[in-house]
Formats: sequence, C-alpha cells, structure tokens
Amino acid sequence: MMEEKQGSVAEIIFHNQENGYTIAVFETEEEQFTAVGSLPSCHKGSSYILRGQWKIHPTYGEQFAVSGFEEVMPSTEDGIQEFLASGVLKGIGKKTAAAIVAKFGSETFEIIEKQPQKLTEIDGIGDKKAEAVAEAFRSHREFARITLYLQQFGINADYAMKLYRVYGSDTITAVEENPYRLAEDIFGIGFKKADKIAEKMGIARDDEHRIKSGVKFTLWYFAGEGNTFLPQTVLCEKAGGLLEVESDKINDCLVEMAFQGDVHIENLENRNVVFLMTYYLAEQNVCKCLAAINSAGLKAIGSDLDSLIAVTETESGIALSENQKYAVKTSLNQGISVITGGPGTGKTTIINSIIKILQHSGLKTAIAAPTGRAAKRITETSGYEASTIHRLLEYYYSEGEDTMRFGKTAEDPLDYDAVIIDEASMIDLMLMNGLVSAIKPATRLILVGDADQLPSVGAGNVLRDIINSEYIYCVKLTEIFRQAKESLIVVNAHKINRGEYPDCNEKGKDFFMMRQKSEKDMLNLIKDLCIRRLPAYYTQIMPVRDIQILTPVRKGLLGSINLNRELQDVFNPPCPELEERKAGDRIFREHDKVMQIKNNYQLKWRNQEDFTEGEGVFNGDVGFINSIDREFNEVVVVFDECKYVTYDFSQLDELELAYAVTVHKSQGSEFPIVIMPMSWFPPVLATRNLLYTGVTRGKHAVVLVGSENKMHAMVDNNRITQRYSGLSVRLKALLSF
Ligand SMILES: Nc1ncnc2c1ncn2[C@@H]1O[C@H](COP(=O)(O)OP(=O)(O)OP(=O)(O)O)[C@@H](O)[C@H]1O
Repeated sequence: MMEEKQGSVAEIIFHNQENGYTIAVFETEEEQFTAVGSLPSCHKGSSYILRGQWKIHPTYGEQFAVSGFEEVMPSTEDGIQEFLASGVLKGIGKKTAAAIVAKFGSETFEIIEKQPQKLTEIDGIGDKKAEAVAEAFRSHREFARITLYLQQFGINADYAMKLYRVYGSDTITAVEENPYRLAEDIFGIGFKKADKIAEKMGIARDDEHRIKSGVKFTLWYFAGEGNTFLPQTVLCEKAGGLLEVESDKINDCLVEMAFQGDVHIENLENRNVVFLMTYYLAEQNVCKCLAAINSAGLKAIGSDLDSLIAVTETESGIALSENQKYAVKTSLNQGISVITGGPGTGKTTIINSIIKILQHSGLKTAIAAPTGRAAKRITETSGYEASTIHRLLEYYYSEGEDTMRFGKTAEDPLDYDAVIIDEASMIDLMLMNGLVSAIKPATRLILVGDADQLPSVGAGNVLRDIINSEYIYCVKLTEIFRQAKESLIVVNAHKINRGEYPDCNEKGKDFFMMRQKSEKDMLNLIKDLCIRRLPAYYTQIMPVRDIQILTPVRKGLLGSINLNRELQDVFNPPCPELEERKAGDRIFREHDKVMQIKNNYQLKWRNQEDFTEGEGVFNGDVGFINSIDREFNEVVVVFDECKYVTYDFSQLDELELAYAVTVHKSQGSEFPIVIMPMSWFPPVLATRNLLYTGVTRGKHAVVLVGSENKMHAMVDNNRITQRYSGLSVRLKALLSF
C-alpha cells in the first residue's frame, strides 16, 4: 500500500552519484526507518516528503521503497545551516554555513538565489565563489523542480537525472514540446515508454510526433531483427498496428520524414521500400567502397604465384588441391575476394598460405575477425596475431557524441596491402561500412567465412549478399580433407548442410544422439551429462568451462533462461560462503559463468597477467564472476582468465548466466563439448541452418539430447529467414558498368 512520509536524512548508508540510487536512514517525528530508492543529490540533513511502500528485505528487514519524492527546503535557521553545510553546495563548510546563516537568517536562500553578491560580505567568500554557490543552489532547486514535474508522468528520479544531463534547464520544455524526443535522445527510454508519458500528457493518438516516433521505432525494431529496410506496405501495416492509426496517416508522415532526412524511400526491385537514413547511407557507402577497392590496381606479388604456392606447400607439408590453389590465386589477384566453405574444407590452411605469400612478397598484411573469440582462435590455429575488426579500426568511445567511433576512417585509412577477415558471415552492415571505409583502394580485401552459418546478429546479410551479387570473385570450398573426415562432427555438419540426416553413435566417435521423450527427461539428462557422465568420460575437461549447452530458444523448459537456472543449481548451488546478488528475476552468484549481452565500449578492464588496461567488453564475451561486493555494489567478472571487469549493480542488465546460451549468441565461438536439446521448437527457429551452426561450434564432442524425429525435422526445415537488405541488388547493378 502506498504511503507518504515526511522526514529528514539522518544518515546515508549508500549513495550512487551516477544514478542517484540511495540507501538512507530517515527520521520523522515519530520514527526512524531505512529508505531505499532513487534520491539524487540526497545529503545528510535534507528533508523530503517520500512516497512509496514498505518491503521486507531478506537480510536487512523492513525498508521503505521510495517511488516518488519531493524535497522540502528547511525553514528554520538550524535547518538552513545544516542544509548549507551538507555538501549540496560545494565549497561551503560548517564554519561558512554558520556565518552565512548568522548574517542572513531565514532570508538566506533568497539572498543566495537572487542577490549572491551579498555573500561576499562573509569572510572567505569572493565574487567567484559567491557566483558558484548561487549557481549550484539554482541548479539544485531547478533539478528538484524538474524531478517533481516529471514524477506526474511516471518518470522516476533515475530517468529525470538522465533527462537533466541531456537537456539541462530546458528539460521541462523538451518534454512538453515532444515527449517522443526522449525515445531518441535518452538511453533506456524507447517508444513505448515515451508513448506512456505522452498519453499521460494527453497527446492525441494521431499526433504527428507520435506517428513519426512509431515509424522510427518500427524500423529500428526490424533492423534489430536483421533488416536494413522494410517495404513501405509492410512498414505501414506494422507501424499502423503499433500506433493504431490508418496507413494514410503513416504514408503522409513518411513523405515528410523523407524530406527531413530521417528516412530514405526508394523503389527497389519494383516496390517502394523505406530505410532508416543511417542504414541507407551505410549500404550506399559499402557499395561505393567495394567498387573502388575492387577496381583499383594492386601492388605486385614478388614472383610468379605458382612457384610461391609451391614454396608454402613445402613449408607446411600440405599439397593444396586445385580449388584451394585457385582460391589463393584469386585472393591475391583481386581487389576483393570471398572464400567460403564449411568446417574442414581448408579455409585456415588457405589463409596461412596467403599470409606466407604476402610476407614473402614484402606486403603488409592484417588479419582480423568480428569477435574476440574468433580472433583468438585464428591466432591459435595459424600462429599469426589476429585482432578484432573493432581493434583493427582503432575504436574508441566518443564522450561528446556518446557513441562508439573508429579511429581508422576514409580520411585516415588502414596502412596495409592486404586485409584478411575470417568468420566474415558475422559481419553486419554497420561494421562492414566501418571496415571498407577505412580500406584504401590498392589494398586486397579477403573475406573468409562459411556463408551457411546463421547470418550476423546485426542488420544486413553482408556475406551472402556479396556472394549472391556475383559482383565479387568468390571461391566455394566443398572438399573435406582426410584429417577433418575423421571427425563425425565435421562429416555430419556437411550432411546437415546438404539436407541429409547425420550419423549418430558410431563407436569411438565425437557425435552422439541420446534419446529422451519428455522435455523433463531431456532436462534431467542434460544435467546428468554435465555433472556426471561427460566429466567421467572426458577426464581432462573442466565441466563448467568446457561444456556448453546451446539451445534455439530463450523461453520454455529447454530455453536458455530455464536451463541457466537449473544448471546454476547443479554447477554452482547457493552456499553461505558465496555472495550473491539478485537482478530482476536472475540471481548472480560468485563463480557463476556469465555472458556480456551488449557491446559496451566504455567498460574498463584490467589484465592481471600483464597489467595492461583498456576499455570495451563485447556482446558474447563469456567470463566468470570473481567477487560480489555488497558494500560497494559491485560485481567483478573475469574474462579470458585474466581480464578483470567491474560492474556496478545497476549494470547487471548487461550480463546473463551463460551455462546455456542460444545458438545465435554462440556464433563465432567454439567449445570443447556442445550439448543441444532436440525437442519441439518454433519452426522459424528450429531450422537446418541453426542446427548446422550449433553443431559446428563443437570441437571434441557434440551431444544431441531428445528426439531423433525432431532433429530430422530440423534438418528438413530449410527455411532461411528472409532479411530485407539492398546490398546484393546494388552490387548487381554495378555489374553492368
Ligand atoms: N590440401 C590439403 N591436403 C590435405 N589436408 C588438408 C588440405 N587442406 C587442409 N587440410 C587439412 O584439413 C583439416 C581442415 O583444414 P582447415 O583447418 O584449414 O579447415 P577449415 O575450413 O579452416 O576448418 P574449420 O572451419 O573447421 O576451422 C586440417 O587438418 C588441414 O591440415
């Protein structure tokens, strides 16, 4: 039940300057209690009217959870003095506060706000300090007024602070003029939240700002699903459903948005399509750059290629097949080339050969991959130092723009004669745009990957679009080499890819199917495999680190959320020695295996082995919780066994438990042992493509648990989710030039 309390802060137990989260002891005339919630610029002695309700904390008992508040300015001289000395106004200590109140009494606030020059009558306060005190007081009052105003629209103090940081003293005007602006300007406020605020403000359903914001939200939402544009009819239908307005109104707004440069409308393959401007510009630029790189003259390779290939064959002891030789030659003779093939078809072998030839010819070469895990793997398998594409492009976080930028650009391009990118199927349109912008013509760009893997998480279908366009030379590798043939994982992956059912349970092999009928039995078997059966057979493994459960879905008994809950219980159960922290409906415990689920370019890490430091933790990075500190509200996670990253409790939404992850999230990673449940999953997800991607993540063993029929159904389901992307069409158009 909601209650209201008026009191003052007797003691601050915790206060986070960044988001205002506070735990404080409050005093009213009758009682003392602990209040918890967002109370920005809260100080000892501040008085408030608090709104909220009583909650029981399992460790700390009864607490008042604050949902709204109003600061009450003190009226007595003692109260004013305590306020001034509380630290709210920097530079005023106890002595100065006492002197000010002794001189101006109950008019103190009035003087500070309106006639600050009078403060110079006090010893130790000059003109500059007087103005600074006045400024701090005004902004404190202004923020209190803004917070109070925003509360009526359901905007809590945490968001009020974010708004105030962006709009400053114009916050109220900004919200009143167009609450939908918040969806674009404030991280954490999306269209739906902005729409709720607008509804409380009485803004009409067919208001122009509302429709434009809903259109952008729809385009962003579908970009999140992989699409760089939407056909106009689809956009009108989807945005119309969201906004509950007619298509005509949306079409009218679209025209205006196109004039304002928010969206781009064009006719692509005989239908009108709508792009968010950023994606349109990126697609255009990728085409332009690919055309420039493809047609530029190249620095010559040292001597004739056949003899150079022969040298690398002698060095490696591997005689390349004709197709492999063709791939090597193509990539060295063309501005851009693509080498694609499934597992064990010799991609790494070819990369090694290409690098050697480039080195023999004195050509400077860079090798990179879209993720840190993939880069690490290249370094391990090839012996050449590979980096992430982000690092190659010298990414940094631009404070002013509040976004990530690349240091390497068209103006300051990469200084290499060749750039080799592995795992190219994971590159999305925006990353490709960054990459090709920074590659100067006359550099060879060699894209290596498996086009049959799931496409990139981000928008675009870059590798497949490039291959389908036929604008760029592409070599397809199909032969599986002897050594790779010994692995049933490799052989079965190719079978799955061809639409054939995999062979299971050959003795002494690495690919197994363990049949179970009910989902509950599958779950129990997965747990048993993890804690008992697999560690007993593969005695070298560390189960939590080396066994990875991959599932198509997040929800349901066999979805990643529930699997994580169940596996946390067996791998890392509650224990009095282990600290834990609840975040939403998840519990994080010391030693838990966790995954970062968004790119954070600002998060700092420290390498405890070589004491280097840096910034940036990426979507898909897996680590372990080293410690949880309740006093400082911090969780320390170790990535790659040596990189320590500190998360504030308020950042825990960037982490998820990672005993089980979705196949989509596992792209680019390899795990010693992979377990995949084979149950009924929605057909849009349970595809051949997804099974293939999951199976190819396993290095030493793949165990499928569940129904063979369901596994067969996945192999039969050759549906490839259609992504709207214009890159292929644009590249095709270049063929006629
Ligand atoms: N021409 C060849 N003759 C004999 N063996 C070869 C040849 N090319 C590659 N191999 C061998 O085949 C195996 C797979 O090759 P490689 O690792 O290069 O493939 P890959 O496509 O990179 O595989 P993955 O995608 O699984 O990493 C390796 O053991 C490699 O030594």
